[in-house]
Amino acid sequence: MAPFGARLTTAVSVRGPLCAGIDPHPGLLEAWGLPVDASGLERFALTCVEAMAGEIAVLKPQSAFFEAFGSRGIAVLERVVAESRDAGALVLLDVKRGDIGSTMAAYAQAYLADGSPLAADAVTLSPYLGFGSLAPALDLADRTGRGVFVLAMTSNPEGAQVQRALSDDRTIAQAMVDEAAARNAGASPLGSTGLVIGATVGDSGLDLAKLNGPILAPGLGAQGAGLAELRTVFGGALRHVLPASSRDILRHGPDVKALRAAALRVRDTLPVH
Ligand SMILES: O=c1ccn([C@@H]2O[C@H](COP(=O)(O)O)[C@@H](O)[C@H]2O)c(=O)[nH]1
Repeated sequence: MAPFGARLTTAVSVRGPLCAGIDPHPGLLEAWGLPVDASGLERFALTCVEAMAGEIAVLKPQSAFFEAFGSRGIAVLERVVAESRDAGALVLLDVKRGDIGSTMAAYAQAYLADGSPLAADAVTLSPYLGFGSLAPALDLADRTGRGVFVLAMTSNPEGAQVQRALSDDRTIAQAMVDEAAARNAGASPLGSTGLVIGATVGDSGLDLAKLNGPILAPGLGAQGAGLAELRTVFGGALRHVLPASSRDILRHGPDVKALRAAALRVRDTLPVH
């Protein structure tokens, strides 16, 4: 498989930069008239796939909402990953994993190894056991043509306590940017080590000039960010940003056409890369 950074670049050039989340909140299942159980989860998630996987560049299932239903939820997640990819979308599985290196190797096998039932195109990772602890996942992603998005400055206000703290005259978040930039150096058209920087963070103080990798920007819609916030946060780096939105799109279901139209409306307001 070609490297994730190259596959993402192509997907965005064809389908636009939107990353649409599949977050089966219990309240959304109810709003769609579905039971809050594994059968409702399955109907919800596969409706999202039917509506969006043929049009949107990146779909981001939020693993927590599937895990909440145990093994049946995980089985639904496996179908979401496989059927989204079959329909041409890239799948970014939002799992935010992070652990000591030896355990990280097992998470890497689960999400980034060829042939694993939950293998996605990319996953989110948490570096707060140290960026270096993620090496087994970053290395396996490189070997299998997959990608990672490492949390740098998250969209929730509590993140600032850790991520804006100073260490050696730079913020912890900037340290994550610099680590990712080192992994991406020399990659063309784009490296496969991405970052998560919320669209809600305001003046981040981050220097993204050398990142050469994709940026997932959650916070569009339900968390209050719009185009103006994307411009403020990312400036010249906007061309590498995947703005992400979940609830603000999903509330337009369960009608497939209405859901698709909502996703396309959001996508078509975003700056073209
Ligand atoms: O910094 C972060 C990292 C991840 N997320 C995830 O994105 C979606 C946001 O959903 P909305 O409904 O659009 O608010 C959700 O899965 C989060 O876990 C984030 O919000 N911020």
